[in-house]
Amino acid sequence: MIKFGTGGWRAIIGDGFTKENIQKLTKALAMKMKAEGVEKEDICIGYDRRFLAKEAVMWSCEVLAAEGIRAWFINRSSPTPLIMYYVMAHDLPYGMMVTASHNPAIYNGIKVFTRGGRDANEVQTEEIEAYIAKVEEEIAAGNTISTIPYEQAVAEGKVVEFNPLNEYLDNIIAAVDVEAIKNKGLRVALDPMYGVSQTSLKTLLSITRCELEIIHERHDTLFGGKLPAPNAQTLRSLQNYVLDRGCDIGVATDGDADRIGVIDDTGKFLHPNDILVLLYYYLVKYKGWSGPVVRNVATTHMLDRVAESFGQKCYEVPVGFKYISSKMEETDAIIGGESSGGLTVKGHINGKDGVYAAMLLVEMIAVTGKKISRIARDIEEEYGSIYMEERDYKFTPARKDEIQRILMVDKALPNIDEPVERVSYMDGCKIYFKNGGWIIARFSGTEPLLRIFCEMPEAYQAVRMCELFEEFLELKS
Ligand SMILES: O=P(O)(O)OC[C@H]1O[C@H](O)[C@H](O)[C@@H](O)[C@@H]1O
Repeated sequence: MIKFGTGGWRAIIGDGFTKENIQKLTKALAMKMKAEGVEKEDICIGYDRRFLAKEAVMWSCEVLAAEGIRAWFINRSSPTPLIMYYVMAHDLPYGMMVTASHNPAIYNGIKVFTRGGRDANEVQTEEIEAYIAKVEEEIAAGNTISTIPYEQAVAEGKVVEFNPLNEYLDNIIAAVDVEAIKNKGLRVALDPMYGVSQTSLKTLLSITRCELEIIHERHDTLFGGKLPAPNAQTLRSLQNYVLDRGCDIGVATDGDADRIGVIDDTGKFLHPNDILVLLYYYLVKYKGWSGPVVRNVATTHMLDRVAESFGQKCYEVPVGFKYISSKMEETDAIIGGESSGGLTVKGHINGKDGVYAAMLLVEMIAVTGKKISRIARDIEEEYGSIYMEERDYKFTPARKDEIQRILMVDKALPNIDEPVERVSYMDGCKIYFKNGGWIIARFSGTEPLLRIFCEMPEAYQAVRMCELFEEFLELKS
């Protein structure tokens, strides 16, 4: 069964991610485009460096060609934000990206983008799922999905191979203060995690005259045996590199380059929460921007504190960048992001972009003339600190139902000695404490995991609160 989650459809290669399912999903999208009368407006498709990603795009193109929908096929492995940018800039009704983002190497998947280069929202993905059900009925009735062989489709102009990378890069160059960066001779270490950011970031960092050191650059569909998700564990080599070479910053991007991970000048891993706080602070305090900020339910409330000090609001949305970008639009927010490592800034694309975020951080170092660790200390001195504990748990299907019932149906809570302000069920179960802390338990929409995140004034309080939930839900990490 093809089911869309927080960030598109993802499945294990050879299990759910098969030629048949890719064709079904494409046919369903083609039916949706026809029903909406946008089939003559074309579609843009890209892929990342995962196993079978390019082939998957070609299989999609064969279906689209047979449906009479022209596909603009970015025929080089590319960052997801490039496809989002192209869909937005050329006002296309849809875009598709073959990627499983930060998932393990055995996964692949498809993200669908709608007009404006936005992640397809739930209404859209439910519609695609409904069309998939229709396609399956037709197949069950003995019909097959029509295709035109790839080479023929290209020869007939039904598929156009192209590479709009320069256009995307020029857009970023126009948005960042290139001159300020050029004069600083910054030293940057880059870890694309075997994924797709190396060409874009290498170009941007060279144009801005940064000294560049790159690791994990080659194409490895197994991602060096690691998860292509930038976190404290996966960025150990980058950390050593930054320290050894005395870099100003170490930047890592996930498999499809929409998420960012950062190592500061002291070799410290910066949590995506810290990156968001730093950039919001920078945009307002140093660039003179003004406006609210948007975060998801599992992202630091330090943003609320900083926003309040600027006389602004911080808006909360469920997990999923589609919610972030639509709230940003609604509230005219200047930055929005998630603790999972995705962010975007007003005026850029309507989705997260690790490449752009990296350049903005490099700009921040150049414009402020301060090291990242120094700016982080300034923020801590002004706003204090809070601690976030994050835990993930595997579960059996039966346990999932049980946990879902306890939290979301019975709405039971453990015995908590911390005074509670309110409980929200916007996405999973989130308890807000009177001391400003909070805890959330929610099922991931991208991996078979239950996530528990807790933020408290002190680390021991967050750890204790997570343990309380573990006992209550009988979880084993
Ligand atoms: O916690 P999850 O549901 O797995 O989501 C974690 C992240 O996954 C993907 O990257 C989505 O694009 C993000 O919007 C989301 O924050």
